[in-house]
Amino acid sequence: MPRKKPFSNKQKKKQLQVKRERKRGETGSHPNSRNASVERAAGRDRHSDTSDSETTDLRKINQQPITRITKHDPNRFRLHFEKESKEDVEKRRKMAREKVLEAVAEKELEISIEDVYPEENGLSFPRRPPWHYRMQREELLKKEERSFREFLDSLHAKNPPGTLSHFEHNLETWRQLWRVLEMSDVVLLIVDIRHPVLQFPPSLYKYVTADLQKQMILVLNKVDLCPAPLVLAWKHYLTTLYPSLHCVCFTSHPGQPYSTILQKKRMRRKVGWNKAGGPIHIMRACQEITAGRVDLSSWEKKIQRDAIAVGSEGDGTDDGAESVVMEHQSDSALEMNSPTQELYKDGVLTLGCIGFPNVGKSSVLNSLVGRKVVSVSRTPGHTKYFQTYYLTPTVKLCDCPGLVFPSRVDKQLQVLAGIYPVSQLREPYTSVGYLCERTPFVSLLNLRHPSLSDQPPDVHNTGAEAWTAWDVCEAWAERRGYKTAKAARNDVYRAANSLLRLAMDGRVCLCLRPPGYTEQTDQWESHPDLAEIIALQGRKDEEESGERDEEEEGESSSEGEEEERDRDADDDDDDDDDDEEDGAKTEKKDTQASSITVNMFSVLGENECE
Ligand SMILES: Nc1nc2c(ncn2[C@@H]2O[C@H](COP(=O)(O)OP(=O)(O)OP(=O)(O)O)[C@@H](O)[C@H]2O)c(=O)[nH]1
Repeated sequence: MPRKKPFSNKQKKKQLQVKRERKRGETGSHPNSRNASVERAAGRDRHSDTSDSETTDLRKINQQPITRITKHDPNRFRLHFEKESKEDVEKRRKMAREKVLEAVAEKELEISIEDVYPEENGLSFPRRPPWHYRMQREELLKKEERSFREFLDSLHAKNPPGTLSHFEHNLETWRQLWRVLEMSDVVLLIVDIRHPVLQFPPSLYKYVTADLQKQMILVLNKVDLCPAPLVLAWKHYLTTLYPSLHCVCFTSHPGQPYSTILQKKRMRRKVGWNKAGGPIHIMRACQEITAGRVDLSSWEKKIQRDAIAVGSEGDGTDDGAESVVMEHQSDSALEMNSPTQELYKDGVLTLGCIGFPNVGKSSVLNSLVGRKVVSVSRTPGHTKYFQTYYLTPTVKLCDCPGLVFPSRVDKQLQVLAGIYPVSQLREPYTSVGYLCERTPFVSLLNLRHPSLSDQPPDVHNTGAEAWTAWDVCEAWAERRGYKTAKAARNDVYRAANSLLRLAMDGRVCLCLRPPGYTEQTDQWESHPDLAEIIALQGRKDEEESGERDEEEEGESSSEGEEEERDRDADDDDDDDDDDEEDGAKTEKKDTQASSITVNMFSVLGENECE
């Protein structure tokens, strides 16, 4: 077997530089552009982390733009998280090397909303302070900044250092939320079904439904990544706790099987945005909410047209696509427009898509439209400013940047949930450990313990090996041939990043459960609504999956492998994965949908290293 050629840091650096320059539309080199690892090291001395690598113009955390507001301010719309102390990072690194991983009990996968957002901790979010038209713009900005600082002070007063998870410190992004909430008639809160309570801040629900007196539709997204009984259980849990919610299930990528094997090479194929499961349910929820006050018949017809197009062509395009007009692509969160007090102004229903980074807001929007109108990326924080689109003449959609609300969830889980940009992590190993303690990782990843590295290849794990998170990364680096460029040692950092991205993409699937699920599994497995969820997930039967495998195998190219390596090397650029998917091969052995252990993806094929 030929040894994989390491992808050198120099190559990586060059590639990154080109990408960034292209993104900025600038020419000429930037003396301060550095590769990710150098950036990380330098970043230790800074006061805040940021989602992007070029940080030469980094504003300090909480230091919001005041006077120099320009469209080209590179930090204006970025995710800003509070930097962790060097000691904390070092402590975790040490733990990853030393702590032997122990499988956690199934019961520990249960998580309640109170665990994440305990009421007594005042985990709210920044609100726009009262304002009126006579105020000067500068005056308003100052007031907002003061209010934001007060919000942070009060939050920190109730939550000792180290107890809060990462949350958004960029006031600009909160301003985008305020604008979207002001202009929306109905709020679509989008969450990832694998861990919906992480992304459901009760304070937001209360604000929208009680203070703003608006309706909220909770979109349980990515249901293709979760066993159907668990989808039902989460839906039941959330609607019981929050009765005013309209709850719908959704997937932009139906037909993905639970059990897959990681494709040998990354494939490119067009995502059929008009194949999503769930637009009709969102439309019905809107019909119920508007109760005839908005004419939604054009939306209904559009959905019917899409269904016919998909049915007849398999990859149909929407005849009415040209009717979708981009109305406004704006960075004008600071506009002093009136909060839309009047619902359904001019007979138009405005739907605001909000949610945490990476939950699939842009994908939901594209799926509703039936084609790509906004770009999609697996890098959290991709959407930087809100954008509005007419779905039909009477339905307007508004896509908001992802927002991380303050919570008390484990930071490791935040990383796995895609909330923190993996490429910016200074310590990815404990997140790998968190994942491994909750998944049968050795069999799943087909790992060989590093202590066997000097043994002949036919010597296998005995099952008694003690694994640390570091060992897992080491073994994965070995398995994938990730080597450092200079010494050709196993590139453990890259392996850790690769594992975390597998988790985020749902290829190693960790689904949390609502309280009581373990005892009630039987009830959910035989629930009468199960068939509806399975239909929405669009699961293919074995025969169909097999056919698709062959097609995709045939499409593989050496470019794909290179691409996979590039993405492993760095995902901090705003890559658009709209037209890119892993051509996942279906494992023939179907699994029992409800068991957590069988929802794990077997990510390596037997022949992968051939
Ligand atoms: N399996 C699966 N993946 C999805 C689905 N929807 C979105 N994704 C993936 O999730 C990632 C994030 O999707 P986006 O639509 O960019 O998410 P977003 O919430 O707009 O992200 P931000 O721009 O960070 O706020 C992408 O890699 C998508 O391909 C889905 O229904 N199923």
